[in-house]
Amino acid sequence: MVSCPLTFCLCLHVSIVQLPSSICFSCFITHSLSFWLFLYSGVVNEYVKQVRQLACQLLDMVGEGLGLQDTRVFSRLLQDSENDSLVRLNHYPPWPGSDRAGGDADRDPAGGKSRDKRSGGGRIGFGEHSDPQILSILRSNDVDGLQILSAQADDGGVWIPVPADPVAFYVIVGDALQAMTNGRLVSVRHRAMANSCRPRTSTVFFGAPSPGTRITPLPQMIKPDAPRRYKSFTWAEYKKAMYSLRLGHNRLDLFLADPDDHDQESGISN
Ligand SMILES: O=C(O)CCC(=O)C(=O)O
Ligand SMILES: [Fe+2]
Repeated sequence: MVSCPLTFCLCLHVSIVQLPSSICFSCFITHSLSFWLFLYSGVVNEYVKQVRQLACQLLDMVGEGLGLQDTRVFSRLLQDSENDSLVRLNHYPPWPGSDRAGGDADRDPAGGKSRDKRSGGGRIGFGEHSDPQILSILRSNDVDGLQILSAQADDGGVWIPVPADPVAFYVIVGDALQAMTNGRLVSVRHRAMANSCRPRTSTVFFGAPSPGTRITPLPQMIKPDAPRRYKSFTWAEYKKAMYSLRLGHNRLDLFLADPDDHDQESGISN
């Protein structure tokens, strides 16, 4: 068995309450890291505040772009005092030889047919997945590693490397936004590869609604040529389904609407 090249992955709950009282250690964390967080809690709080604001502005632009009357319908969910947003710090130490073919990237993590023959192999740091939340804002150091899966073709898609830019924010649509827009916006499948000689670090803000928020396609997104694609579910129900599945599974498939189910209520509520 090969050990995972992701050395640490730390999740912080970042609802409106401030650090350090809101810290939720959902993953293994060393004492030095918790001390570091305590020391820098002011900086972390400020970062979270700013990045949440950025996410909200982007979501308002999405609302505008979709022609919604209530353009703040998505961003309000991130501003709810009970919102379930997270920040995750990922660290991938160098993994010599990870740019050689024949690494674990040549295997499909979900156990199906291999779709990675054109990725050049390599060592996976964070396996293929889509982010479950509404919107993710990712920032990394200058070490490459992020890859996105091109739109599903018959051959299962192609992995496209996204060059690292330490002064850029990467915006990733999450499953919840895909459901609310009835599939108009698609949550991209992505993964992170280990670099052969330099460590990669990434910090991701995941904007999520409160656990009780009902996620359902907006009525404006349902049209004769775009029938309802998803059932209505709460964020808590979605998380429960997520934890029961493997990382690489397409969880939204569990919530596909029945073709003749026209009378489910639409619209987000909490
Ligand atoms: O580290 C990266 O570039 C990707 C991390 C990621 O996808 C995640 O934390 O959900
Ligand atoms: Fe992700």
